[in-house]
Amino acid sequence: MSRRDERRKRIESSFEEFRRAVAAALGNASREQRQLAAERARDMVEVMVRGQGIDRAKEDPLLAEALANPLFRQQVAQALIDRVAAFRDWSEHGPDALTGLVDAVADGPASWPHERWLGTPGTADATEGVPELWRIGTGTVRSAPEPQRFPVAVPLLDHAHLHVSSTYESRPAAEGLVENLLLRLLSHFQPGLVHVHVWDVGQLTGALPGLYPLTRAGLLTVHDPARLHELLDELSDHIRRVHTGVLVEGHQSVTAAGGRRTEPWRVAVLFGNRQALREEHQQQLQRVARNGLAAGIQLVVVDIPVTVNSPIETVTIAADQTATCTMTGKHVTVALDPPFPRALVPRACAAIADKRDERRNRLSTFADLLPEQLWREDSSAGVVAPVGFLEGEPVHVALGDTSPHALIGGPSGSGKTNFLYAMLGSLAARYEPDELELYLLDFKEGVSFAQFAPGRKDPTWLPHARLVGVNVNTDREFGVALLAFLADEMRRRADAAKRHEVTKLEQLREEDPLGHWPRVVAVIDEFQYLFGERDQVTAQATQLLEDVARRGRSQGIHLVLSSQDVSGIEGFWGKSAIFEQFTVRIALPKARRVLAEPQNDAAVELPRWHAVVNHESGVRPGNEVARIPDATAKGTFDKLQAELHRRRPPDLAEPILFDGSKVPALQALPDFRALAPGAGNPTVLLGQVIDVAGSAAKVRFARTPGRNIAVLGSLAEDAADVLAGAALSLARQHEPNDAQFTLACLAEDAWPHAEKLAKQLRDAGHAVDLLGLDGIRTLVEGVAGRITASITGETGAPLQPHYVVVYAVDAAHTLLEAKNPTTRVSGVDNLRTVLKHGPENRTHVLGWWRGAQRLKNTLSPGVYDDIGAWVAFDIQGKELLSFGPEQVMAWSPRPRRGLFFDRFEHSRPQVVIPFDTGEES
Ligand SMILES: Nc1ncnc2c1ncn2[C@@H]1O[C@H](COP(=O)(O)OP(=O)(O)OP(=O)(O)O)[C@@H](O)[C@H]1O
Repeated sequence: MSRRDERRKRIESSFEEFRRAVAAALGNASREQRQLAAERARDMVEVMVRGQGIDRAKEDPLLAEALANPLFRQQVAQALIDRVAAFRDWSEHGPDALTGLVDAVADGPASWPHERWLGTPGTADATEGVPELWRIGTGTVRSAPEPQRFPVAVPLLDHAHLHVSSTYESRPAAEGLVENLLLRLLSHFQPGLVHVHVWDVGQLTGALPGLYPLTRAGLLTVHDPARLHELLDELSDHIRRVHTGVLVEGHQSVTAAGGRRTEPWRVAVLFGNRQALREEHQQQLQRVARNGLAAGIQLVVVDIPVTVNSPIETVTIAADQTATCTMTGKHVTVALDPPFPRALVPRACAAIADKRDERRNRLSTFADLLPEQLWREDSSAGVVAPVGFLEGEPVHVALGDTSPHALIGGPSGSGKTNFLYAMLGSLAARYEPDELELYLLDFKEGVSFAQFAPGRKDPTWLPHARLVGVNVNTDREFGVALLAFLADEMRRRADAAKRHEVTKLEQLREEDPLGHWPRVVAVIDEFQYLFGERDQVTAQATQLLEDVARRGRSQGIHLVLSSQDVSGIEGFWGKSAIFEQFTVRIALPKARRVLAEPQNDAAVELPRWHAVVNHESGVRPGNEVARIPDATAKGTFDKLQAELHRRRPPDLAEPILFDGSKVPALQALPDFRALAPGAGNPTVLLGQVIDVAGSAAKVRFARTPGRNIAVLGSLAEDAADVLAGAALSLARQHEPNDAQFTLACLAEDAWPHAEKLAKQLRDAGHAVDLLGLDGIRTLVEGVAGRITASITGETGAPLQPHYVVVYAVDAAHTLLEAKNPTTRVSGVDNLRTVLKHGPENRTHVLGWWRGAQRLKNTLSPGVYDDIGAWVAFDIQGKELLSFGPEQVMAWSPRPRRGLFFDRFEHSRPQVVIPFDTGEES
């Protein structure tokens, strides 16, 4: 080997060595680098897997390959273990809990498979509650380790609107979803409770063809694609009507407190094409969405971009037919239920339509007005009850803060009384007497309200009735008394509200839950009588009516006035302050002026036994026509009353009955029964005043001047009844022999009365002197003498109470005018002494004079103070002016009614009815 070769070899080998060394060095570095890279990759994989979830990561095509690499086995395994742990709670309980939940709040057709109900019309009337959720399909949680399935349901009706978005490919699925939901709704409730409106931007017919049989029963309305505004207008009108009519303030929706619907639900389905609606439609839709739920309007909007400011549930259906919804969130995939079988759907709808027609054609009766269970409703916010039916559906009357008072009109025989019976029965069946009190006044000649009070033939009475007034047509004062009572009650409530720092009855009831604050409904039939004359009564009634009508609303006091006489109403059209409060108008056939004429003439064409019920002061859009069932026939109201009477609380008092044709019995009067000896100055009862409590006209016999009583009038009977009532009430306040009674009868026709009274007083244990014309002179001389002796102090002891009852005082005038030859004092002088000084000495005269002038003749000229109280019968008002205030001028006498005035107590006179003092026992 040459040296050159050798050198080359050496060089080469040293290069080799170098290469090896370099290679060795390089190899180390790259191993380290590979290791580092592998670690880094595992970290990154972990971050990615944890970040998007192992389930998604495995489905991700980019990651899937990497995850298969054994290098990452441990990370994948750990992620899977962690996922199972994380989902354990959900996997063990979640799907079952959801299934249970849906079962609980969505029973029946709301969630069951269609085999169990499709084709059978529903029976639910919403009183037992409304399903909160409605099934749309089956859900799975995509990321869960084992894909468990659970039902998915969405809130509808009163809770939320529904918005469905689909793609071109999934639009049929959207339509299937909507149809299924509608069938669930329609089949759950009794036919008629759900009305469907369909609008499809693209087609007049075609959307939801399976539901078409519903059209003939009026349960489905298909709207013209070009006329969306008409549908939206209709819905807006409906919302407005419901708000003014049925939603008495505080009711959250169109359900009465017992849950029964007062309005059907209206489901409006709008199919769009993914393009925005015109601006004005969009705005109108937003308004309907905002206010619709409470008025029973449910929107189902498909493929229309909307933003609404109210609860709305969204279902989004992807092109691959899977869906997500806001109810379950983005992690749940919903497989929508397939559409119900094509053939069954129209058949089911036909069955619903038939059932609906059957209901509609059924002649609804009084019994149909009544709730299934009596006395379940709460009147805090108002009272509402059906009064009749329109095509089988109930039509309601509501009285509350927003519709406070009702006006009913219709000519004679048109059925007003029957309407009142229907309304009162329907109300009384729903609200217990603690929730609703009735004051019932009937000015009609006849006794149509007598039914409500206990009678001889029918001893039952309506437990809600606190007052029943019949035959009051001549006693218009009774109407005033009722209004005054209501005004007082209104003030009492306002005071209580003020104390609790609230303004309305509803709030007062909340603040004072134990208080007795029922709604008060006062009915005045033929109320025009009340305003029939230009007199004091009309003036008072007008003023009180205005007060109650204006301020009663917030205190839960409601007036229902009915009239056959148009003039009775016409007289008030000018008084807008009163009549604008009567927002509820009820017009029976041919009623005039009750509705807002001339625009609203609906009553003209009304068939027999129908009524227009209008909660909007009678303007046309508020009209609801109802057929009113017969509520006065035997077996209707009377039967209900018997049942309510049976259920009445045991301590409930009978209603006060004011019957203008009856004479009040003294012995039965609470004011008389309450009298007893030894209670201070005696009280004299002169008759019954016309008030709500049926109280007595009272005069107190204090020992002060003027405490004598005069009765003025030509008829012995009237006068004798007043004197007898007075004497017997005095007798009741004295022990036997404690007081002295002297009866002087100076007119022939009064003798039977005087003798009867004498006997009654003796029967009560009292000493009675009964004398005639021949004894009068001695009597007055004797009494005057005793009184004078007492005044001058000749007799030490105070005198015993002495009541001198004189029938026809004026008959003795000539006789008494003669003077005593020795003393030169006349009998008239003596009588004047008795009248003047008697009361201070416990001697009181109760006398009957047969005319005002005759009374004046007895008294000292121009000085009438000694008669402090009087009752006048057939004496014209102007003749009484000397004895009372100028209001007496208005008095026009009528049979068996007296005008009573007590100078000490009254600012104005009162009308009294003399008592029947009964037979002598
Ligand atoms: N809805 C109805 N269905 C059947 N019969 C009815 C109905 N409404 C009223 N009637 C009958 O018609 C008659 C007159 O009715 P109602 O007494 O209620 O009328 P009204 O307007 O009060 O008349 P009036 O003022 O003359 O008393 C009664 O015999 C009543 O039974």
